[in-house]
Amino acid sequence: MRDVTAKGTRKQHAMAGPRPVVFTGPSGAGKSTLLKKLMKEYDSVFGFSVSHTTRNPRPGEENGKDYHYVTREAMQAAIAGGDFIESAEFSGNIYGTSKAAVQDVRAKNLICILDVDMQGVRNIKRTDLQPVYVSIQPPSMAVLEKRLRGRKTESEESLQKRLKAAQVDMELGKEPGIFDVLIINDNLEDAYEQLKQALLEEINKVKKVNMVS
Ligand SMILES: Nc1ncnc2c1ncn2[C@@H]1O[C@H](COP(=O)(O)OP(=O)(O)OP(=O)(O)O)[C@@H](O)[C@H]1O
Ligand SMILES: Nc1nc2c(ncn2[C@@H]2O[C@H](COP(=O)(O)O)[C@@H](O)[C@H]2O)c(=O)[nH]1
Repeated sequence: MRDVTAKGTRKQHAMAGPRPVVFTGPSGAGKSTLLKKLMKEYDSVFGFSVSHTTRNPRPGEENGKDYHYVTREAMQAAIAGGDFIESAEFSGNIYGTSKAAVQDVRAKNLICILDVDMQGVRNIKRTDLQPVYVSIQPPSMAVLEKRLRGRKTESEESLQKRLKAAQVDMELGKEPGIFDVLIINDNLEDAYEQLKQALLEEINKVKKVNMVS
């Protein structure tokens, strides 16, 4: 992972500690699958920024681990109160990254992983977080639809909204200079290897620092 901006100049990080990593990509592209693998293999290196959402938990999801599940009213009040770095309406629900979620991970000197949609990326680019931006893309829309249907988590209405958002995001994501790393998640193991390679330098740095401290 190179610490170089699009213009090739070195940037001073706004906060001490390792650079966060922002994962984005269409719903169903495989972001959670890949980042869960990464956090399992490197549990002492990465920490997940637990977002807030107004959507209902899926079977197997845990409050405080996968998301903080809140009402729309509570979320809107917290956003208005300035508790969030970014927030967005996606597929009929609000999602957002609280300042506390990122701070909790950074306080442990871990690489903070964020999983956000494209609106989140645009909003984070206006902050001083200065993360590495990783785009996870499916090999095609047809594969994306198959994966989303196969996951069996969405109603037909939610699925159609997600596919529509995916089309828009895939177009926006083609703009040069938005992402530091672009991975096409076709074969899972190949995609995971590419992800590890892209982050290896930073992983080793954190391992070294956390071993001696
Ligand atoms: N390379 C792959 N090959 C086949 N299936 C995959 C692959 N990667 C992920 N999947 C499957 O595709 C589905 C969607 O993956 P996942 O939930 O990780 O996507 P996501 O990008 O996190 O979606 P969302 O943004 O909605 O949370 C899951 O059922 C997952 O098991
Ligand atoms: N802008 C933000 N987007 C987020 C956040 N947390 C998750 N997400 C994105 O929402 C969609 C749908 O997620 P799902 O869990 O309902 O499938 C996906 O693209 C996530 O990346 C957030 O805090 N901010």
